[in-house]
Amino acid sequence: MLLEISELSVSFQSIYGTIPVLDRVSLAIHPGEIIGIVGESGSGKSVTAQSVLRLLDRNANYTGGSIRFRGHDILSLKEREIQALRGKKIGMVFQEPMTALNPTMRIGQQLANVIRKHRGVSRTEAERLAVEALAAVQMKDPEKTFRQYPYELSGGMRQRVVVALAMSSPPELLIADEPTTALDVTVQAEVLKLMKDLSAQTGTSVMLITHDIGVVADMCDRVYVMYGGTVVESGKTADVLHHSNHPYTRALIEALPEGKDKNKPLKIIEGESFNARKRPSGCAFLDRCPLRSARCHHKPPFVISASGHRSACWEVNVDHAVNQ
Ligand SMILES: Nc1ncnc2c1ncn2[C@@H]1O[C@H](COP(=O)(O)OP(=O)(O)OP(=O)(O)O)[C@@H](O)[C@H]1O
Repeated sequence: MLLEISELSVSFQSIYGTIPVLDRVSLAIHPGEIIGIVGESGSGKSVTAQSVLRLLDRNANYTGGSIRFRGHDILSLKEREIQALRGKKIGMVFQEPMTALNPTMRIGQQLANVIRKHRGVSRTEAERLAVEALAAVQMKDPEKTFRQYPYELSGGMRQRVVVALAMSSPPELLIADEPTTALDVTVQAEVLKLMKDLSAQTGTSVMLITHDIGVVADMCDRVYVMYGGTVVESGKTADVLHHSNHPYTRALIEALPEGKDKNKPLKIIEGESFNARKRPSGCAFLDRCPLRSARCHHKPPFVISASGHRSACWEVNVDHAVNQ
């Protein structure tokens, strides 16, 4: 196992007191695998990803559970040790490419600096590898891009440069948090395909965070559906998308414009979006769920099928139940 998050709980200290935002999140990534984390805004996707690199704000507390990367207990590593993982073993791509780029430095120089740091090669060799990395992310004229500044590139091109930076060691795990949300649709598809191809070539695993279940269908081997700081359903992408159990997963799929049944009208998920300050004691989706019943006031256990398809809903009907 490359990454194993087990029963992770996180809360934030705020003016309203302590707000629990992750409630016993478990998730695993095997080497070479692409997993998706999908859910609407505020469901805890970014907090989960940032926890892996201990990048959460100072007002965050890890209140339970563990994160193991290649067997290392991330939550008890020293700052120096976690810094050694960041970038080199675990790369990151965020929604806004400019957060990762220095606006005043030429692209090639930024890339060469990172390559030197991670691979310990000479400056000339790093520069050669930087041009190679730009070619690998399909820059039409890698030598020209090498000499350009970030402002001279389009959003899609900048995000390709960030992918090149993140993949330069290459890392064992790439965390991509809404990497294409800021890009237009055709460019989105190109950047996602690029990440998928690079993952296949290098064996880098990918944790892809998205609110778009359509992206998951195209990209991911397995998927975790999050709602209200909990994982409500997970499994192989085909199982979760074609045989979804949890009413929230079903609602996400029905809200897709290219949903299975084109004759059905698009649905919106009714009710107010989740508010971490008013977390129900039972199922997080309780207030919005069309299937809710009295027992949903108690936290539903995970039910797990033979293929590893897990769902936390009292209403689902699979092989057997295990306690969460
Ligand atoms: N620094 C912080 N202080 C207090 N609360 C926070 C902080 N960071 C995140 N949260 C809260 O944690 C919850 C989960 O946020 P998170 O960013 O993980 O959601 P998300 O699923 O990634 O959504 P989005 O797509 O909007 O980023 C939200 O309720 C958010 O308000």
